Amino acid sequence: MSMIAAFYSGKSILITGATGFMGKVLMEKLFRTSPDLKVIYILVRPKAGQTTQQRVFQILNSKLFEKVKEVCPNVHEKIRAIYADLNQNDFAISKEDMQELLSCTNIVFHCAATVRFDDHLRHAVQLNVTATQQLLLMASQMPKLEAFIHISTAFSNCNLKHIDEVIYPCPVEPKKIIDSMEWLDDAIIDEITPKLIGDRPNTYTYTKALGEMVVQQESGNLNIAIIRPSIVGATWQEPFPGWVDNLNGPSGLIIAAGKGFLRAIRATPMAVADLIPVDTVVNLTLAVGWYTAVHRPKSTLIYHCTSGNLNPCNWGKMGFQVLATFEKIPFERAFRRPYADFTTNTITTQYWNAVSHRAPAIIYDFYLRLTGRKPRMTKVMNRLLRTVSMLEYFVNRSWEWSTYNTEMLMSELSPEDQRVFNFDVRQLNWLEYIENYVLGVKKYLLKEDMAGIPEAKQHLKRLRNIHYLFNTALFLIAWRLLIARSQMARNVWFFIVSFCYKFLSYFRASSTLKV
Ligand SMILES: CCCCCCCCCCCCCCCCCCCCCCCC(=O)SCCNC(=O)CCNC(=O)[C@H](O)C(C)(C)COP(=O)(O)OP(=O)(O)OC[C@H]1O[C@@H](n2cnc3c(N)ncnc32)[C@H](O)[C@@H]1OP(=O)(O)O
Ligand SMILES: NC(=O)C1=CN([C@@H]2O[C@H](COP(=O)(O)OP(=O)(O)OC[C@H]3O[C@@H](n4cnc5c(N)ncnc54)[C@H](OP(=O)(O)O)[C@@H]3O)[C@@H](O)[C@H]2O)C=CC1
Repeated sequence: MSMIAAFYSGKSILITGATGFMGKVLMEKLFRTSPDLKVIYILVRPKAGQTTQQRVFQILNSKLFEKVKEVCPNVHEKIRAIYADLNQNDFAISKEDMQELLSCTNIVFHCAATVRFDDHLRHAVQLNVTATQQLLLMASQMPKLEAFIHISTAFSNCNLKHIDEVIYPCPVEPKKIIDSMEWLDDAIIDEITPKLIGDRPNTYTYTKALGEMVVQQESGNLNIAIIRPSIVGATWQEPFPGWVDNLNGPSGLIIAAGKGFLRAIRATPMAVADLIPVDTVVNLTLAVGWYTAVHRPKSTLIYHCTSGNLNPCNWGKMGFQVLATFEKIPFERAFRRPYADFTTNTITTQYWNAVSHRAPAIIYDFYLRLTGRKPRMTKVMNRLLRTVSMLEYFVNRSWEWSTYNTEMLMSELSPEDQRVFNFDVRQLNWLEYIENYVLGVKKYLLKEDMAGIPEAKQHLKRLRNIHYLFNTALFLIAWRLLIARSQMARNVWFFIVSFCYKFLSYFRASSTLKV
């Protein structure tokens, strides 16, 4: 019997960010392994024209939850969606709901965050710092609370090269930042943002670091742990391989490369690609919840959920395997044939961006105009290149994260728990994982059917022929122009033609003699 699964039975669990990528997988695993849990409270806001109830209904009826329904048929009754907006005071939770949350919650998993790199500092602070502070305040009023698990990121200290499982202070106190966001106007915040984030690349990593400081400062008597995952990718094993539902991390780039939009990137092939499957993060999170509640460590423990030091893979190998998978399982209606060039040189990057990205987009838009349609490819390409430029920071550096606490926890688990809540990334076979990841992107993000693979392959063949034709035509035009303008080019041309003519005459003469 799994001790961790048994621990969650009968418990009331509060999850923030349950509608997000990680939150959904966390809920799924909890219901599947501990169907006897009492209730999962989730803080949800209405979004994209859907009410909170409609959003929950959609999640529970998705492919991800198919197995859950078999083991926990009354899952609908065990999930309690509470209307909440983490940007509002008291999260805009009603008095009755707040009362219930405060009096019943046993465990809190705080996953909600803004993960956008370009978010305005005010918004990023509100969600990643102030909301964390408010949630801790709520937690301190929960008499039955056994553990509070905060999800941070391994990149909260990406300004350092070696990162230990400790909280590193930021120069300006989070409380001062929170206060200043209340009275500073947007223009001044824009001006001071670069100074505040310092050598971090964006507001996301900075505010996640501030969030950790808040957790440390406001922990009081709470039993708290912090988990720092690196780049979270598709599921490795559970509930099935390759599940993914958003474009964050490499997923968007896999689509862009598979559809032939992105053919070169400024990336260091030997840099460590510190990806971690989302189910591995969730298994560690649940194990940490159990350990924190049962063993009550004296201080706040931080757990790195990373792959680089235990089972490293680099971006070169990852890109190669992604491309190899496109050969077997191509995406439908590609713009160009998938191809990947990794370059570390800024000038080469600009060359590739002009020749391989912008020029084909302009040509395609010209074709759309000619055929009476609205041009759109240049706009798409510009947005993609902007996205890629924001991710470049992470694919041109390597970090070392120590994993003592994570390894300690692994050794504390029973063999059964090590199996059911496996977070031993040493067992991950990267080639298999990446292949399933690409397949998952095709199935769950692009919603493409496997039956379309032969047609997709045919389409790629047509693109290859168009590519050869286009290059030959381009070469002939260039050569014709050169001949028209340069005497030397003409001489070279006549030399080649007369050489070929002589060679053919000699060949014909010698074969006639033999007869
Ligand atoms: C030759 C090249 C490739 C060859 C091989 C194949 C690739 C395989 C692997 C090798 C390549 C390298 C992969 C690099 C991945 C590195 C990621 C590192 C991130 C680590 C950070 C830390 C981890 C965390 O803690 S947090 C989680 C990570 N957070 C994110 O990833 C958020 C990033 N996204 C954003 O911040 C925004 O979306 C932003 C700023 C990038 C764009 O914002 P914008 O306002 O322009 O609009 P959006 O509506 O958000 O999107 C616009 C447009 O872009 C598409 N898109 C969004 N995200 C991505 C993405 N990650 N990749 C690609 N495309 C993306 C989105 O769909 C929109 O498309 P439209 O068509 O315009 O609708
Ligand atoms: N994905 C990754 O690569 C990594 C993620 N992390 C961390 O993991 C955690 C989960 O990330 P992930 O699941 O990928 O992120 P998602 O963007 O998929 O999910 C974010 C969640 O936060 C919720 N949320 C955002 N704003 C509000 C708000 N104002 N009120 C209520 N809920 C809100 C979202 O709700 P809604 O659906 O309504 O928008 C969503 O449920 C985050 O803390 C992130 O920092 C750490 C390392 C890597």
